[in-house]
Amino acid sequence: MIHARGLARTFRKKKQEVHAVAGVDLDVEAGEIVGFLGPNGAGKTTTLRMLTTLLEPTAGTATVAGCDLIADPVGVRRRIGYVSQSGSTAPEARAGEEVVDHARLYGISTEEATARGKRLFRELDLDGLWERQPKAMSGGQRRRLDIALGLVHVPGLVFLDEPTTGLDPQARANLWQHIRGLRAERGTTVFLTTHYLDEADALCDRILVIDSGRIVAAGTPDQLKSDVGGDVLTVTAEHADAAGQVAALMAALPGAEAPQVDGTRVVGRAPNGGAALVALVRELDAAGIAVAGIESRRPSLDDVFLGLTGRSLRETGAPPAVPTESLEAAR
Ligand SMILES: Nc1ncnc2c1ncn2[C@@H]1O[C@H](COP(=O)(O)OP(=O)(O)OP(=O)(O)O)[C@@H](O)[C@H]1O
Repeated sequence: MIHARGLARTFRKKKQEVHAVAGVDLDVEAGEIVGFLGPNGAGKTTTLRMLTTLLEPTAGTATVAGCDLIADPVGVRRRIGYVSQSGSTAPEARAGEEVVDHARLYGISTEEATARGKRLFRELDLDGLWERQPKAMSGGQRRRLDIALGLVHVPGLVFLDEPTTGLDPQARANLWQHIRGLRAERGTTVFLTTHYLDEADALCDRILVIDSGRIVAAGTPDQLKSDVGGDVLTVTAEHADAAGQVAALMAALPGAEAPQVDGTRVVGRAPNGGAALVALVRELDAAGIAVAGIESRRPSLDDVFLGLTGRSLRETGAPPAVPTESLEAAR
């Protein structure tokens, strides 16, 4: 459904070249839900804008929904849906009218478009807002209207740029359900960017991680997690001056990697976390080190991200999921 080779885009900014996307190869098969993860400025939006014909690549080739990106951009546009980060609703139009007009651009009858639009409004929790102007909606409601616009013509391939940023947990869960439903009922292929690791984990069949304009990892969430190698061990010492000793004991476990110390907290990785934990408790006890907490857990996607990019996605400015009420209050 998407096949890109060496896709690149360089921007010139004050005589300096910014290699926003530096040669990306990617393949997305029909019916897949693929998540594009990366820190701020990694090149996610630039890649999406190239694949949706909004931005010309400086190099590389791609076919999208069966059409050549460079030779047949109109063909690509007819076959895809795109929900941008900034949204595309006209503030003065009536929400329902806009959704119907959008579907009619794709040759869908008014009757059919109204039925699809009303179903989307129900599913995206926009009931009662058909006649409302977007300028009189909350940020979360506008976001869901953007998504209805991107989906109403039932494209075979849909690109969603951070679709759930700013949505409350209930609206996010509804949208995930809707995306899964699209795939189950119509075989829709979905390519989405997200800052939320739980979203990528729960929704995506496959994840591509991009950093500094290059794809640094690709696989199912489970594959990526098992590539991290080992379970994550965390020990919180009662006193910070014992943390070095805890780290030394952790490092001595079979197959362990060098742990990191942060105040009283020591975090490391070792294969077979359960057995490693038991051995570590014995060692700590024998050394007389007082411990406030100890745990072993399976690696998360954040651990994957940290291992690949040296940064935690949580530290790279991922926006928190904001309840709709607070967005409304902030307006
Ligand atoms: N029009 C532009 N002119 C100059 N530089 C740009 C332009 N658009 C993007 N860039 C730069 O290209 C890089 C990639 O930006 P991009 O928006 O693709 O990242 P992103 O991964 O989508 O980030 P975010 O998660 O913040 O949306 C950044 O360094 C950005 O500053």
